[in-house]
Amino acid sequence: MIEVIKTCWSPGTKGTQGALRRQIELCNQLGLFCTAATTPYQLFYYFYDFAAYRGVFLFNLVFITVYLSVLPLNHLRWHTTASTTLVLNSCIQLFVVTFFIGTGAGVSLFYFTFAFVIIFLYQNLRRRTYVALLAAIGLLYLMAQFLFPAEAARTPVPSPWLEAMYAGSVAGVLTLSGVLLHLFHRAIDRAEKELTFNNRYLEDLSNTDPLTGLGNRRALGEALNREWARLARQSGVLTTVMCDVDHFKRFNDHHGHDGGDRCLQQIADVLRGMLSQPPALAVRYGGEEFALVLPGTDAQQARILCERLRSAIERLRIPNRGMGEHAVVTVSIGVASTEHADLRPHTDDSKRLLKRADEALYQAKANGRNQVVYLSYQGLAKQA
Ligand SMILES: Nc1nc2c(ncn2[C@@H]2O[C@H](COP(=O)(O)OP(=O)(O)OP(=O)(O)O)[C@@H](O)[C@H]2O)c(=O)[nH]1
Repeated sequence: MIEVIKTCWSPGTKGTQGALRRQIELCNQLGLFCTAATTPYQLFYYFYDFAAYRGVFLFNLVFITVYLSVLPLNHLRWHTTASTTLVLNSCIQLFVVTFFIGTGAGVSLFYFTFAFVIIFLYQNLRRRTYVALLAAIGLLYLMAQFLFPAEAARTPVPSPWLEAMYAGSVAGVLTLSGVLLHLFHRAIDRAEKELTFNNRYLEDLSNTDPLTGLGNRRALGEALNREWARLARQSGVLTTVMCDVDHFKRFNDHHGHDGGDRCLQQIADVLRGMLSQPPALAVRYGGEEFALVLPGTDAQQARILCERLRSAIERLRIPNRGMGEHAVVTVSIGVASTEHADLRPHTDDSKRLLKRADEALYQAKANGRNQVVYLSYQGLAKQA
């Protein structure tokens, strides 16, 4: 049943999405709503005294036809024409109906509110144009009130029908006000969602290395500070790792910068594959250097993990012809860990832990590359 009702306001929505779809649906719904709202008045004019109300009845027939014409107009994808037709039709109807039956039945207030709601159909108007349109509709309403007071009506409506019509108009105004409120809410909701989405997108962008898709130095800083603060609060262990591609300059010289970029991407894929679970984090530290943050990973586990990492990269067998016919790309890795119990408040910080991993990396390079060297936060170097 609901599906059948929905098809009534579906003309023109096929193939459209999002804001445009909602805009077309609303336009169709308003056309149908105004037709339905005018119908009881038409029944009254017809059955009560057709001879007296023939003028307003016939005009209303034209207005109803025009309201319904928004369905084919939207179907033809003339969406702006459909919206404009609705606004103009309701404004003219406001004037004509008030001319015939006066302001007592409250119809001018109804069409005034209606025109207000329709303005929402124009999504891309400038603020000044919105204000001008609203002011024009307001002025029209005041003019109708002034020109056609109840006592000057051409074909006045007798009591108690006048009161019934007034109640109908008020019900219509309340319904339209509900629609207006709903539209406001939806617009605010949409703006909020867009803002949240854009903020998240910008934050992701500012934390991501564009070449490899890994985190960047900013993401590393944030993760390190967070994990360090956690370690200072509660028992646990934290490991940082620095990983540097060996003889990458020779690789670049021989395979070109683009080849170098592809090599870095392949290495990043290995890191990503091995550290898929947060809070472990792999970032591109800069150039051909990567860094890892491994919360909850102790020295022993870190050494095993880094050895697997080193050997996985070697097993990629990316040729480094700059270093000889059969040479392949390798990495040197420096590891440093610390525990909650070893921290000295006020003197230690996360940067020192990273520096310690860098010292371990330096030793791995000095010892001949393609190896893992571990340094405890305060202790001596050990080879894995
Ligand atoms: N393709 C590419 N190369 C880069 C990028 N960033 C830095 N490099 C290159 O990485 C190379 C780093 O060279 P070095 O710092 O001398 O180190 P290395 O040749 O790897 O020698 P060791 O680290 O001592 O083994 C330089 O040639 C840089 O141009 C990048 O984003 N893409």
